[in-house]
Amino acid sequence: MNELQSFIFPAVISVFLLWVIKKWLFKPAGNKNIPPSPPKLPILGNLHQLGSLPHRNLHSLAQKHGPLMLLHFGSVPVLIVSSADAACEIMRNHDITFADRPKYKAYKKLLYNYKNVSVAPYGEYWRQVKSIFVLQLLSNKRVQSFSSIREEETALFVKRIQESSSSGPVNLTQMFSEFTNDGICRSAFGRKYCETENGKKFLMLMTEFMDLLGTISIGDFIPWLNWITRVNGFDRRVDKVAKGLDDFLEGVIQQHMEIPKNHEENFLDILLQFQTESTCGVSIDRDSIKALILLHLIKLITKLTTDVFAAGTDTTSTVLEWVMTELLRHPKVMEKLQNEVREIVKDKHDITNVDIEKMHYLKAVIKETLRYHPPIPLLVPRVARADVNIKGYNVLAGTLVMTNALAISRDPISWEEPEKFLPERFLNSSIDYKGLDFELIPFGSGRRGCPGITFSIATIELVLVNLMHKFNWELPDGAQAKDLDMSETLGVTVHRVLPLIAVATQGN
Ligand code: HEM
Repeated sequence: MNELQSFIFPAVISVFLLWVIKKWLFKPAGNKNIPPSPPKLPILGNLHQLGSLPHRNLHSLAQKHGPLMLLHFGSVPVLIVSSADAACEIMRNHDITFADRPKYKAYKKLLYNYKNVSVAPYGEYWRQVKSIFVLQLLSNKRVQSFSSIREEETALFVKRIQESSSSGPVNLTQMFSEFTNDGICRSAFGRKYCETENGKKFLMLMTEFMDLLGTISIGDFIPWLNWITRVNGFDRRVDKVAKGLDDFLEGVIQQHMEIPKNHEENFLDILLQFQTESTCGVSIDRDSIKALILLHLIKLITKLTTDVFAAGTDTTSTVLEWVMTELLRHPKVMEKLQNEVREIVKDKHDITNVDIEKMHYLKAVIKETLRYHPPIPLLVPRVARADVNIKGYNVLAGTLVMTNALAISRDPISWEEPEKFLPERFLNSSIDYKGLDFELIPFGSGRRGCPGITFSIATIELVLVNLMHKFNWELPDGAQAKDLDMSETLGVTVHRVLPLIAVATQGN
C-alpha cells in the first residue's frame, strides 16, 4: 500500500505540474493578449451571466470590462462588441474575417443544410443567394413594385382599427403583427396562406419550428453533452418539424407552379425563375428555394404568439410596437409628428412616397426608435474565419462574435443624453441606420448586413403616417406615460412583454 501511495502521489503531482506548464508556458501564440474577460464557471463558462435579458446584462458587463470582452458560452469563445469604434473594426475593417455565421446543429436540418441566406456559411453559395436578395427580391425597384400590396394592406389595417376602436381600446401589438404577417405572406406567395384550410396546421408547425430555432442546444456549446438532445427528444422533434415543413413548402411550390401567372410577381415567382433559368449566372435548387422562402414564413409566427411572444421574429411589427409605445409615452412628440403628417397630407386620400419624403420628423422618430429599441439588440452572430488582431487583442478563428447594438446606441461617448427618447437629435444630423454610421447599426453592417432595410422602412413609414393622420391616440383609462409597463421579452427579437393597448379616436 505504501509503495502504491509513494507511486501515485508523485504521479499526480507530475501530471498537475505538466498541466500547469502546458497551460501557462505553452499557450498558443494567438491566445496571448486576449480581450478582458469576466470570471467564468467550469463547464458553463459565462452562460449563467446572460440572465433573462442578455442584451441588458451584457451591456452592464461591458461597462465593467470594456467594449471588447471575451466570454465563454460553454467551451465556445464569444467576443462581445459594445462600442461604435469596436463594431467598425469588426464590420468594416475586418468585415471579411467576420463574415461567417455559427453552425448550430438544429439549423442544419431545419434550414436545409444552412441554405437560408442568413445562416449560410460565407462562400460562393452565400454570395449567390445574397445577390438574389439584394438585386432581385429586395431592391428599391422591387420594394416600389410591392407598394400596391402595402397600400391595400395598410388601408385594411386602418379599417380594422376603425372597427375595433368603436368597441373599446385597441390591441396594437396584435394588430401590427397581423398586418405585417399578411403583407409578408402576400409579397412572398401572392396570397395569405393563414386563411387557407392548411393554414392552421402550417402555423402549428411554424410555432414548433421557431421554438426549436430559439432553443439553445447545449451540445452546440458543450460538445460532450451532445447526446442530451438525442435522449430528451429534441433531435426527434427537429426531424419531425423539418419533414412537416418540407411537405408543406413542396405543396406551396407545386400549387404555385400550376396556377397561371397573371399576377404581380411575388418572391416565390422570382426564386422559381432562378431554378429554371440560371439568370445572371446564378442558379439555385429546390431546397434553396424552400430555405430562402422560410425566411418570410418565419415572420408569420407572431400571429400565434401575440399573447406569449415567446420567440416572435417579426422585426417590422416590433419596430411599430416600440414607435407607438414611445409616442404614447411622449405626447408632445406625438403631437409634433401628427402636425407634420397632417400638414403634408391634408385631406388627400392617397399618401404618396413624395409626401413621405417630406416628413423629416417622421424619419427622425423612426431613427430614434431604432436607436432606443434596436429590435435585434445583439444583431445576428458572426464567426471569425481566421485569427485576427482587433485593437491590440488577439481573436482566434472560430470565435463567435456578438455585437450589442443596444449598448452601442446607448453609449454616452456617441450620444448626448442617450437614455432619453429625443427624435430631435436626428433633425440636424446625417447619422443613418444603413450600416455606415457605427453608432446606429440596428440592421448590422458590411457584407452580412441586412438587405431588408428599404422593405421594412417603407412599411413602417406608411403605417405610421396612417396612424398619425387618421387617429388620435391615448393610453386607456386615463393612464399616464409612467404607468406604461416597459418590460422586454427574452428572444432574438425583443418585444414588449405586455401587449400595447391604446384608445384610438377619429383624428381627421
Ligand atoms: C426592422 C426590420 C429589420 C431589422 C431590424 C433587421 C435586422 C437584421 C440584422 C441585425 C441582420 C444581421 C446583420 C449583420 O450580421 O450585420 C439582418 C440580416 C438579414 N436580414 Fe434583416 N432586419 C429587418 C428586416 C428584414 C426584412 C424585412 C428582410 C427580408 C424580407 C430581412 C432579411 C435579412 C436577411 C436575408 C439577412 C441575412 C443577411 C446575411 O446574412 O447576409 N431583414 N437583419
